[in-house]
Amino acid sequence: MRSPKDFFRPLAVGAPTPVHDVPFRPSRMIHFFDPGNEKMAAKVPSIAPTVDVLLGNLEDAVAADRKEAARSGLVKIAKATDFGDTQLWTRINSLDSPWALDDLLTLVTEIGDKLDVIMVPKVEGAEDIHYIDRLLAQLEAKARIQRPILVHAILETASGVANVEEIAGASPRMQGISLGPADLAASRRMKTTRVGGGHPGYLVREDPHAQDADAPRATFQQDLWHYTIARMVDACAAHGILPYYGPFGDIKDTTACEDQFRNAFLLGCVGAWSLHPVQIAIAKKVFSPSPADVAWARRVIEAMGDGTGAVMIDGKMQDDATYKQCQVVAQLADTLAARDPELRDAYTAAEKE
Ligand SMILES: CC(C)(COP(=O)(O)OP(=O)(O)OC[C@H]1O[C@@H](n2cnc3c(N)ncnc32)[C@H](O)[C@@H]1OP(=O)(O)O)[C@@H](O)C(=O)NCCC(=O)NCCSC(=O)C[C@](C)(O)C(=O)O
Ligand SMILES: [Mg+2]
Repeated sequence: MRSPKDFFRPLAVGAPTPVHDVPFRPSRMIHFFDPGNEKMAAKVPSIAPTVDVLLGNLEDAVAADRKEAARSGLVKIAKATDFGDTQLWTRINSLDSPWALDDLLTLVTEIGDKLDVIMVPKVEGAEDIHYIDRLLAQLEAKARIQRPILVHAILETASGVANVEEIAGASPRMQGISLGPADLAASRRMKTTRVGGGHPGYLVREDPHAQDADAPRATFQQDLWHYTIARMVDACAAHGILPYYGPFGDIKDTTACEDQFRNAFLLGCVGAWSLHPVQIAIAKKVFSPSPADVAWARRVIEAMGDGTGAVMIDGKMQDDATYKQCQVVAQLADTLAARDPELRDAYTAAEKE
């Protein structure tokens, strides 16, 4: 365990100084593409301005014989594209795979100055982050990178969930954590074969009716992911990093995708992954607070003055705690409005109503 005094020291001579605070840049959707897939890669320049984060995926969903094509494709795209304000991330292969080391060696030395975040799959505990942390410092020094590359862990093993707090706090590079519901389901031996979302068998049933024991009883589908998302959100918030819902695999079911994303948003997540272009607009809608909610939050903040005491607004009690809740919404709105002029205009119009 490093001494707290050493926590923010670079882990290699010549590596950039670690950040003290994770930059909160809009990341409502992390858009996945396969850099070795020519059709997808061709769409990158037009998709880039429409998303907050573009992620070149090298891990699962890229076939074993396409791994090198994906890696070199990402280098080519990163060098050739001006991403503007859009962040560029990558998901490397897992640390026990034959590709992870070359992924890091190639990407950091070739395009390290363009990469904001490296997503690491199947993180089991703090030791995985410590390994990446030191290696990245060595590679940053070698490539003379000026700002540290941040690290994002996927929560997709039972060990990872058991160790999520220590993962979140393992390094000042930790930017955030995403839920990986497919690998996590397999690791836990859950009996769902879906990528995220609910399951009709996971439910509660209302009690038998007093007058007619044979009458049909309503059932209510429950959220398989509630516990894990809530636990991940707490670990992230406690360590000042950002939680994300991951992928929703039923691309055609845009309604259920929106519901899953919204559950995560309401519980504290800042974004989700888009696997297909149709999911970009869903994430944008869900992870941007509504103009009505923002107008309400600003009203409460204004009425609360210095943020102490208690007042009534429209029959609802407001105090120091609701002031803080409203600040969460208003500050998120400010950050998103600075990037998204349409949203800024919608927030301004709602405040005037
Ligand atoms: C689902 C698939 C196969 C459907 O692909 P498709 O070609 O059948 O779909 P389509 O509707 O016919 O596509 C329409 C057009 O959009 C393009 N397109 C389609 N997708 C994208 C995209 N993402 N970015 C940019 N362009 C895209 C596609 O190439 C096509 O172009 P065209 O009109 O020129 O023919 C395809 O969308 C895809 O491969 N998406 C990415 C999948 C992926 O990255 N999976 C891994 C993340 S989830 C995961 O790993 C789990 C986790 C966390 O680890 C764990 O829970 O354990
Ligand atoms: Mg996975």
